[in-house]
Amino acid sequence: MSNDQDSRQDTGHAVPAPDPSRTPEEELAVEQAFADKVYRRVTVLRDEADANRRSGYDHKRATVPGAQYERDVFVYQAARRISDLDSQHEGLVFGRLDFDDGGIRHIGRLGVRDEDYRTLLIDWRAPAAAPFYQATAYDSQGVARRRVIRSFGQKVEEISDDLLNEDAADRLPVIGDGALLAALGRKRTGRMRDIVATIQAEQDAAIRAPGRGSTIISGGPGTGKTVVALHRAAYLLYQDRSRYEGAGILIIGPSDFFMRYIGRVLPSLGEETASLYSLGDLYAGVQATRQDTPDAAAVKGSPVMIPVLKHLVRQTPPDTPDELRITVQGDVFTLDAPELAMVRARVFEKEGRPNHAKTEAGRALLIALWRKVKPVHPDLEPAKFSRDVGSRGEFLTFLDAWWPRLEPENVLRWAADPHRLRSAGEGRMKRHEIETVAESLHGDDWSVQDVPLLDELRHLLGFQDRDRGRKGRIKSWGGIQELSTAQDRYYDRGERSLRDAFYEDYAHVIVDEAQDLSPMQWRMVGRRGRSAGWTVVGDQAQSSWPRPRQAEDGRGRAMPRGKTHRFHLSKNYRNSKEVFEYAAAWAEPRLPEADLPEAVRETGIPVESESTMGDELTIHVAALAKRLLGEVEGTVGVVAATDRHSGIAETLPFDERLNLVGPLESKGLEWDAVVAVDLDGIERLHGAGVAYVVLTRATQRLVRLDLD
Ligand SMILES: Nc1ncnc2c1ncn2[C@@H]1O[C@H](COP(=O)(O)OP(=O)(O)OP(=O)(O)O)[C@@H](O)[C@H]1O
Repeated sequence: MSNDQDSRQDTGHAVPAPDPSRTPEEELAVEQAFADKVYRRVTVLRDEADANRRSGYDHKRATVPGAQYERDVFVYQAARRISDLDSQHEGLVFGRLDFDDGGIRHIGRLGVRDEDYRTLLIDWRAPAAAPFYQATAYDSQGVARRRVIRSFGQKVEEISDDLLNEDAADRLPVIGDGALLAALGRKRTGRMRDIVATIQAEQDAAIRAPGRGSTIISGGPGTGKTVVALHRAAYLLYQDRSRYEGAGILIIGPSDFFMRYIGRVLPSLGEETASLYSLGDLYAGVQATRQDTPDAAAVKGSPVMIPVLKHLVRQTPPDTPDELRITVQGDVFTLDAPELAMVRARVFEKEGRPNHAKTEAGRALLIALWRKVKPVHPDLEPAKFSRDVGSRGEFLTFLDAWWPRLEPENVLRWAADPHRLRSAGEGRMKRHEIETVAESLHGDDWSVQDVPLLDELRHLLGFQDRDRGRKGRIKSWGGIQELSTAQDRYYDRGERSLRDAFYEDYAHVIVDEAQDLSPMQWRMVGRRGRSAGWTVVGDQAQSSWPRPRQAEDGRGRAMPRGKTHRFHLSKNYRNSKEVFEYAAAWAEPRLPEADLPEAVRETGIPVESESTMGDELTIHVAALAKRLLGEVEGTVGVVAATDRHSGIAETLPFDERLNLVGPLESKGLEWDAVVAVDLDGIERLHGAGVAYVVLTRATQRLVRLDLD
């Protein structure tokens, strides 16, 4: 038996022995017959799971103690099975390994056994499937031939073989060519696809890294960092389901647009339970998509905001009463504004979080009053005074108004007032920074950069445990934290994320486009994974954050200490060689430390460069977009600074394949053809890193449109 080959994993019993005299059509028929067998078996399993689920529901009516728990476990297992089988229907069987010793393994999107409990299909994440991704001609791991099987629905359409042991050539026919290049050349649809059938060895190593500790995956544009991170989530869920499904996996990406783009990958791998959030969504109740100006973003993301916010929460809330008047035995006693300010400061010496300090505030007011009352009424008992005054309606009404419950949203809006912000930022922020930040907080929506500030304020203000994002929805049973019941989870999939944005006990946190997180964003993300394992993927050269060292420090503080595993991806699978060589030549003088991968695919189509007068820009963009829609089968992206969008949008043709996006929004995305509008302007506004992102989004055609 070759290396870890294990007869229980062999699928040779379900296919005829290899025969070198078979034609390619006959080979296709062999794989089709095998796939049909797997689908038939899946149908039987599905019916069984369905019957189990129904009997599980009947069980619900039982009133025996413990029946509810049993029912849930039962329904949960049956529902999971159905869910897996439904989602895996497309191209269920995608790989086959023929070993030197004659063993055969079929690899698929999930594991399936036949009625005699013999293996029919091995889950791609199982150790037995690893050689499918890791074996090479130099280190064949006992594999003689690797076969990638491409299907459309249940129909096997194409086979692509790779002979790893030349000596097996007379035994094993080799047909088709390059599954990887075929996959890369396919049109883009606006939704990222999974790559289970063509994961490359260096990617596979990162996917299968241990879940605990930190995994850092670096690599230049298009090297598969995002897609690898998503497959890693699926791998972790498979490998330790109770841990990762129980406490959850959080996946963070830069924008809502991006989250929608990657949103189908995990479901297509049969995994629905990871929580996907964009950076603008991590504060429950706010869905920010607007980006601040680079100047405002740089201040709001910097750690200087921590002391500023701490100061802000201690300020006197606006519209609070500035005098307390109380009558005691016919005499009127008052606390005026400066005295009230002193009382407020004293309260904060005892309890820093205002929303936890109301009782303390009441006590401090009574003490301050008592100091005035005592000399006038020396016979009055302090306890009687406190009881009497402290229970009066007028006192309690004052306390409610003077020490209101504060919401992060209200406190952050205070900072729109430059006087308040100046007092909080004194000695920490420069004058122009105060003005820029105050100005950015006018308006009635929130920016992506406001979200970590709201999250920080939530912690500084203090919140009740019941607000901690659980809302009583997640409870624990059988060592697994679950949504209220299994069927809620599998049959009511209306929710986009399974866990509330405030949930903080994730077992694993995956951060994509990590080079862009500001220190304040790292704090927000860090709170959600204090004892989690982490996977961080990014490319420093593509960063839009101006102070990389500060961000690195923020990242170091966010992630718990522990073992770090590092992986580097070296091949660009997105851009054609022509597009990437152009982008790399542009980047080299501007971003000398850029990590430049090797693009694996040539198209023969050079990058085009055109120029236009300012007043003809929109017409020119529209004409280019129209032309490119005719030239590529898939998607076209127009990337332009957002202040040009309204003009451009008016003249662009309407087509579902066409997107108009800002440079920051384009992060992580790709189109078959891209028009980069006024690249120099993008570089001036956002920096070279973002302009480099724009140049590396096209899979086939890139047109630069500059201003004369
Ligand atoms: N092994 C593979 N097989 C097929 N396609 C792949 C493979 N690896 C990557 N790709 C494809 O290459 C493209 C780029 O991948 P991805 O977006 O994950 O790269 P990235 O490193 O995150 O890029 P960037 O940093 O530029 O945003 C995607 O279309 C992805 O599906």
